[in-house]
Amino acid sequence: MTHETVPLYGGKLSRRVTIRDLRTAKERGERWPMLTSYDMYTAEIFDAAGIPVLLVGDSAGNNVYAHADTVPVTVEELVPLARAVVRSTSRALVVCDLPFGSYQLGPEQALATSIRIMKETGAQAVKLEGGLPVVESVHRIVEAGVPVMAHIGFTPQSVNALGGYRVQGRGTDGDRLVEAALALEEAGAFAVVLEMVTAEVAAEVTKRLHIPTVGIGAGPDVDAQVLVWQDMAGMREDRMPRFVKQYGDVRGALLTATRAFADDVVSGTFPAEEHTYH
Ligand SMILES: Nc1nc(=O)c2c([nH]1)NC[C@@H]1CN(c3ccc(C(=O)N[C@@H](CCC(=O)O)C(=O)O)cc3)CN21
Ligand SMILES: CC(C)C(=O)C(=O)O
Repeated sequence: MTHETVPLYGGKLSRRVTIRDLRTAKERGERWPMLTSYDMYTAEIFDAAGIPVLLVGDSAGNNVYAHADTVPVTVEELVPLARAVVRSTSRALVVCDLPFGSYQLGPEQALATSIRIMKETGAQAVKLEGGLPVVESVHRIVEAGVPVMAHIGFTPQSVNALGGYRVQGRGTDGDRLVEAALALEEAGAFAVVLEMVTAEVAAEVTKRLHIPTVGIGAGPDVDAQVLVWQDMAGMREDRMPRFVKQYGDVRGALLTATRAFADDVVSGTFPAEEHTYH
């Protein structure tokens, strides 16, 4: 397969994005967008818009399954969502999260879960959270032929240990993050998510790594930016984290359509003649 030198975003790439394309993009100094997706229509839309990487995140916990956080999410819950996203895309590289409890037992479990997710979903990569404690697992998974996206900084699966939704990397914690990022790259990760870390630490990590950094609340000096789609598009209405920018009012649009439909039913305006069989 040829690897044309077209930009990752806005280019004419007509095949699925590969981890090699992401490495090349970093070499060319190209920034790229990433979004979560959990279903067919958002996947189709984001793929058509040219988003090069889609994440079937365990953020499905609080954005699909109505849990408070990502802790209760299972492999069984994530697999069908990832399968739908893969089936609905032809261009995006699809990454599927390893849920809490599906890899923390060690490299054997991490590899077994990764293989299961690759076989059952058709995703092109997996993502897992953590620094030095998961380095050996990342190495094992990558060795088996499964691309791994790492995720450090604020790691939501550890929210109970971290004491809430808190910015990471302040003070000496910054050195720990740089050390973890270097070790994850060395272990073979193809990219690393930096969540809620200071812009200064994120810039330092981005400069030191050869693999792309994907920021979420990590400031501007990273290689890519990811947001949960319901945050990006204005689908939800609770208080947003500081790092979110809403680019739409999908919730408002849906509310308006829903009320118009309901009003028409109540008034007898819908269905009209053109919606009726005789
Ligand atoms: N919809 C959604 N967006 C996300 O970004 C997201 C999820 N869900 N679920 C999984 C994790 C959890 N994340 C979160 C959740 C909450 C805050 C938050 O409340 N942040 C506040 C408070 C920070 C503080 O107390 O210092 C903020 O203003 O940033 C941040 C990240 C990021 N991820
Ligand atoms: C917020 C992103 C990075 C994530 O991990 C998720 O969606 O689960």
